[in-house]
Amino acid sequence: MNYNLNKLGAAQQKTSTLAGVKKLLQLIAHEKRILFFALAAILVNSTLSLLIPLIIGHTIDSYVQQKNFTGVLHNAAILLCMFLAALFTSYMQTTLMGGVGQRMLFTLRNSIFNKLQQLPVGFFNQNKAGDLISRVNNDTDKLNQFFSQSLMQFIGNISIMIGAGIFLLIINTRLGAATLVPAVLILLLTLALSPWIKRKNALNLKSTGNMSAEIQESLNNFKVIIAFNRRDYFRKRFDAANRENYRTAIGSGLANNVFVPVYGFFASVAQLIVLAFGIYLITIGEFSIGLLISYLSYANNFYNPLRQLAALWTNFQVAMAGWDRISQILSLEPDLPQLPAATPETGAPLLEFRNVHFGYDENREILHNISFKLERGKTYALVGPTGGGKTTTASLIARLYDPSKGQVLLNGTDIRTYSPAARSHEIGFILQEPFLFTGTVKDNILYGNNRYEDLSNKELEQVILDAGLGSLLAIFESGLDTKVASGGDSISLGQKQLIAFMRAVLRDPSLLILDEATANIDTITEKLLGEILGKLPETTTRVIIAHRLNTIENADEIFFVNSGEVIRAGSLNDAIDLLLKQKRQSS
Ligand SMILES: Nc1ncnc2c1ncn2[C@@H]1O[C@H](COP(=O)(O)OP(=O)(O)OP(=O)(O)O)[C@@H](O)[C@H]1O
Repeated sequence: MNYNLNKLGAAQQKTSTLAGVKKLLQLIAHEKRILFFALAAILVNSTLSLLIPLIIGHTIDSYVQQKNFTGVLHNAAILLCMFLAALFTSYMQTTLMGGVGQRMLFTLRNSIFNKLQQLPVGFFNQNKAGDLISRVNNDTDKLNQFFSQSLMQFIGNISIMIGAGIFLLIINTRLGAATLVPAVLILLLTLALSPWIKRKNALNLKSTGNMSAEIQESLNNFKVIIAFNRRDYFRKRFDAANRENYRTAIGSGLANNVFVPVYGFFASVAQLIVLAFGIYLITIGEFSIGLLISYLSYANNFYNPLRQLAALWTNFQVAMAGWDRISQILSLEPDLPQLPAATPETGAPLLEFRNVHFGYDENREILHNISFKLERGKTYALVGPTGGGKTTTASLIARLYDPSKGQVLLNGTDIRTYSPAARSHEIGFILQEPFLFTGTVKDNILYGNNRYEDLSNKELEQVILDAGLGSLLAIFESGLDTKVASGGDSISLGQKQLIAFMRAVLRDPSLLILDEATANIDTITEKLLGEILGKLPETTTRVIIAHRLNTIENADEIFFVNSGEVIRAGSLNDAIDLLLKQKRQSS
């Protein structure tokens, strides 16, 4: 399945946006009450802004021209109260919507992170972590900015505009119609340019994601970069990504600001129309000075929000470009579905591959029509040349991927009928490169293991001793409290493998897979691990992938994995013959 977010098909992107918008609305659906109050505050604010010019016009025509200063003071007091009320409603609306934006940001980040947790390994193979981080951090923030700052201003400005437009038409229809002509031109221009603005912003967000991916890759691999003196190479790559980001930022900045001067120009044209046409109407006795002053205020009330709408509209386009990228993740359906639970078959082998085919992408099949059975309590070894398909076979056993054709059965039933929790309880997988979390050895040993999580250090040490793992724990200076920093980088690779080994064994799985799990461990400790493996419960099945053939001496059965085929190799000597034959053929 294609999980590459940057290469999703157009149709998929379209449906994901639609589905995403619905989900976006769901995210703030429970805020109805607050949205209602914020909306009420903005509408009161807009109404006040609309009434103020009317009162000023009335003051000029009724009191100023008659030199009635008591009336002027009276209206000034009313205006002051209205200004205060406008201040209060504006404050209310900002505070309420700020909260809505932050809560939405919180929920959205959680939703994306939860979705990322559900996605299969294939997704992470196809997308760069840096780009995903940028989606979770940067793109969600664009939406937050829109919700907390722009949405209510958007609604407020539109309501002021509509009100001002109505006043303009009511006060004088001909003058009103003439004043509104530039607005129609602006509307048409906005509609024409919006897709271009959104596209420019999408390109900029994408290049920000790429830049973040570049930073993540070089930070993750800094040791290799320093060892191979490749700093210049990564500097150049970052420079290229940064340059692309700069280029797209200029493009989006230009697109985002294109409306501001254009709107300003049309607003000035509207003022000119009001002045020229209004003065003409005064000269023929159809208009008063007070009305013209009110009218100019209404024209301002109409065009000022329109000017602000230019900026808000681009905020909306930026937010929607970000939302497209977020909803691409939210709408992804993991391709590892769980089938309805089935009853395990008694007497069935622990695990079976039935005519399994698999490829990481559709164009290249890695495993071809593989069938084998793993019986309870036996030890199996997978040997074969580098890149032959051993890790891939083990990954399918642990259901990190599903076959493209065929079936994997656990206890006689399709492995897809097991919940992730039940499956990981049955199958323990020690990966080639174990990953540890920042914390202590204890945190890492108990990772994903609820059984012992409430035990004190002493009790856990006893459990470890009982499981025969005491000599492994003794290798760590401060025992369970040994610190693991920087995602495991503070300890050696061999020590990481030992922690991963203890972690897997303490989970007491029915099937334990060790993928090159002892490759970085000294021979004496490796022997110790062999003994521990030998003392596992009789029913535990072990699958060992190893290049060092001495580690698989005691295997009950050896499979030779090469060029997408898994064949029974017979004895260790037969496996060595097969390996030598394969080496001769490939050289
Ligand atoms: N994530 C992946 N995406 C695409 N192709 C992959 C991926 N992982 C492995 N492959 C390809 O699948 C093939 C089998 O790889 P696999 O890791 O299973 O081999 P292996 O026998 O375990 O090798 P090794 O002994 O080096 O660990 C290789 O050709 C490899 O290039």
